[in-house]
Amino acid sequence: MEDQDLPGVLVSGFEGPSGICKDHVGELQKYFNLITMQDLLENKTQVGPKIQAAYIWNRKPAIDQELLQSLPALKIVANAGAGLDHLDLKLIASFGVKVANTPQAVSSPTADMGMALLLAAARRVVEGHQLATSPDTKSFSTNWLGQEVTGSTLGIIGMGSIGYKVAQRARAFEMNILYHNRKRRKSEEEEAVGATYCERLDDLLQRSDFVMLAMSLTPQTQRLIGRRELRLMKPTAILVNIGRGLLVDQDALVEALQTGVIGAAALDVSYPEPLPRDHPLLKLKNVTLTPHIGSATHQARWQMMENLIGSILASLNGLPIPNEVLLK
Ligand SMILES: O=C(O)[C@H](O)CO
Repeated sequence: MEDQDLPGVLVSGFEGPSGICKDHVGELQKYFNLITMQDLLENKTQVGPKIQAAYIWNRKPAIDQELLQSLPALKIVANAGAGLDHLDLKLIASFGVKVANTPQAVSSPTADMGMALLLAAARRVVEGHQLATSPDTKSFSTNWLGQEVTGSTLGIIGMGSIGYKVAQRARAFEMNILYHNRKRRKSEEEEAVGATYCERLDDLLQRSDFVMLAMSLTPQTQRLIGRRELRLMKPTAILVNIGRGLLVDQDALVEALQTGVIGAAALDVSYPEPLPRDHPLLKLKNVTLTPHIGSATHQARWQMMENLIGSILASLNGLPIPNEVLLK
């Protein structure tokens, strides 16, 4: 088939931070005629009607009313990742367009990242690296201490597939596991990872040595962890966020870290991303920051692409769509 005969799929672009994964372009072009936002902007009337799917990578392109109006043949928005907070699901549905995402591909690598951050913050790995590589060997010391992970208590907020995978990993570290979730898990699932349900978030916060945020961002969870919640945590507690920056009131977090209300934070997410270079979080020794890389493994990213191809092809062929997101 000629490229032009393949279904048109909108992508943000091929280059730069908002482009799709470069290594994936060849594979995607086996199935689709990839049309970039630039192509669309330059030739809306000709190109718009050819686009049958939008391929959302790194939350781009943004799907708004104007874009939806310019894509009369659009059938599906296929989103890489699990989080959907950047998509207006109601608006998209109002155009008769379906949505799919890739939750399975991201849950293990994101849980791995949660444990990596937890361990790094507990054992001060980043500071340790700086000490060990410093030209000044006088500062090389074994005299500074971290927190023991084994036997400590981990409170997981959000026990979806990522939270549950964190619990599976934490069990191998002999941690006591508490969790808080909208819905309690089945007792056999709790038993399999040794997790105890905390109906009250406050209980979990008061009892945990580590608090891991693994829930999605919704109007209900926005700034769930604020000044009050931070004050309930132990002064030695470490907050790990692998969900979304906006789950936490960031100003309150800075204050809590500066004044010893909590011990440390390890964050894969923030708002905005990236943080301005003069942001106070960047200056704190008790903060470990990574640039939203929960799903950034070769394997996960490739699986995300394959899943998206599968969902787009199913939708274009009128078949049940794998990982379709249904409006609640
Ligand atoms: O939503 C997710 O799964 C991640 O943040 C994107 O990789």
